[in-house]
Parts: sequence; C-alpha cells; structure tokens
Amino acid sequence: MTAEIKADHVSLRLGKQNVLSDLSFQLKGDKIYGLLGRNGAGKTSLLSLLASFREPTEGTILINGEIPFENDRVMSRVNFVYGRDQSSETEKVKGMLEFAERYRPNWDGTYALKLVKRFKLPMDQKVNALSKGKQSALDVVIGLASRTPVTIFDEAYLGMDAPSRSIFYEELIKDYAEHPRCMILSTHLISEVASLMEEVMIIDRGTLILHESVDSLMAHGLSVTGPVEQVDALTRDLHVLKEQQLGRTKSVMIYGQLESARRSEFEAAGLELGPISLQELFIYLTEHEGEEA
Ligand SMILES: Nc1ncnc2c1ncn2[C@@H]1O[C@H](COP(=O)(O)OP(=O)(O)OP(=O)(O)O)[C@@H](O)[C@H]1O
Repeated sequence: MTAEIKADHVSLRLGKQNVLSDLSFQLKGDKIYGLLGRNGAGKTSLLSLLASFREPTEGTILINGEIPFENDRVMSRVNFVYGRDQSSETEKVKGMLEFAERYRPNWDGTYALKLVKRFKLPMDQKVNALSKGKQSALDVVIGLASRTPVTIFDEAYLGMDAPSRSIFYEELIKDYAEHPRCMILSTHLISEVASLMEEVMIIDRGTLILHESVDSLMAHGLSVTGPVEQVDALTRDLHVLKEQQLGRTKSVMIYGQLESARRSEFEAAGLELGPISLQELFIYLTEHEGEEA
C-alpha cells in the first residue's frame, strides 16, 4: 500500500520553545526522502510527530488520510528507527526479531536472518550487551525486514563503522527497489546518502526552507573553473557561494540556474562547468549571517 503523508500548518511547542513553526508539505508515493537540517533544527521532533510519539501543538498530520496519533491501524504501518537508549534492554537479539515478527504484518523472517548474518549479529546475545554499532545494526535489520509502508531512519547508523553503514545503504536501496515504500532518512552524513535520496526536505530552525527533488535541487548549483580573469568576468553578475584560487586558476561555486546560451558562452571561453554537491548546497542554504559555515 502506497503511503501519503500530509502535514498542514504543523507547529510544535516543547516547554517554552517553538520547535517547529507552521510546516506544510506532502510526501506522495513510494520514494526515498531525505530530511536534512543542522543540529537542533527540528528533524527528530518532526519525525516523532509522523511516528505519533507526539501530537502537533497546532495543525494536522495525516497519513493516508488519517490522524496517526493513538491510531493503531496507522501506526502498524509506520516504523521509526532511531538511536534509542538500549542500556536496559535485556531481551536477546533473537527475541527482538520474534517480537517484530508478531507485530509487523509484512515481516520477512528470511530477509531478517540474511541481514543478521551480513551485520554479524549474535542471535543469543542480550541487546544491552551489544556494542552501540551492533545495537544500531539490529534496529536497521528490524526497520528493513518489517517492510512497513512508512519507514523512518533517524540517524539510524549511530555507532556503525563505515563497512556496516555501507551494508545498510546497499541493503536499503536493494530492498527498496524490490519492495518500494516511503522511506525517510534523516542524516548528517549527506555525502554518504545523497545518491539514495530522490526528494529532499531541509529544515532550518524549525521551519521548512526547501522541499524539492534532488535532481531539481542539483540543477541550482554549478562550479565554474578556469583562468582567474575569465572566471571573474563571466561570473560577475551571478550569485557566487564560494571561491577558491590556486595560482592563476580559480574555481567558484554559483547558485542559480544557467540558461543554455550562458553555458555555451562559458564553455566557449574554455571554462570548465561541473556540478556541486548536495552537501555544499546544504551548507550554503543553512548558513546564518554572522556564523562561520
Ligand atoms: N523534550 C524537549 N523539551 C524541550 N525542548 C526540546 C525537547 N526535545 C527537543 N527539544 C528542542 O527542540 C529543538 C529541536 O530538537 P530536535 O532533536 O528535533 O533537532 P534535530 O534536528 O533532530 O537535531 P540533531 O541533528 O542535533 O539531532 C532543539 O532546540 C531541542 O533543544
């Protein structure tokens, strides 16, 4: 079942703080969505609303047309994987998988066992005796093998080493291709997961500042490299994000779309055009005045 998530003027106040302010968006269809934002921007708070851990202070969230809060039917279709404290979890790995099997209607036990092997998880070990990276790997196994129509990974890789994160990304994309669903990834490791995301949302200080397909976002940025004089002359009227110079060669990052005539002019002048990374765009879009990036 394809999931549809709709947030309509959602705000969240925690204590005295306005954590989320007037967020409206729709996530339509089975895609891998990236949720990006700097520390404290409000990512986990937003995801906890989608996962019905909390209710918005104002506005509404609908998942397939229903309010998720205290709604078992909706919640059985949503899985929120986050780096929770498991220091008092005395259940064994095996028991955690059995528990998930009972509560997740789309559970694939064969796939779960395959993942357990890939992550080298000891079935008979208690969860609180696993290393942080192995605890995260177990959460990822349960998150993937549950095949919930909405699967949320909120920095699910915490403590996982580079080879384990690579297994996570590989399995995520492979399993998503075979069983498309709505997956939301919140991460600070943008360059590692950029190629997985189809659509990206950026939250800045509790406000949704961008929601776009990755392709269209990437079309907004460009790097231009060549001799200093030519680069300066041809980019003078453009929005330059950053510049670097090495000897007589200069490279600038620009933000904005270039018409094809303008591109041809650059190329005719011998300037090299290239893409800029999602991470570079993210840094620029969330940089605040008076702050070093
Ligand atoms: N229970 C709470 N009571 C009061 N304020 C809270 C509570 N939980 C979170 N906050 C505040 O809400 C804001 C957003 O926090 P949140 O954890 O959603 O950010 P985040 O984008 O997930 O950050 P990070 O990338 O650092 O994990 C922060 O300023 C945080 O201090």
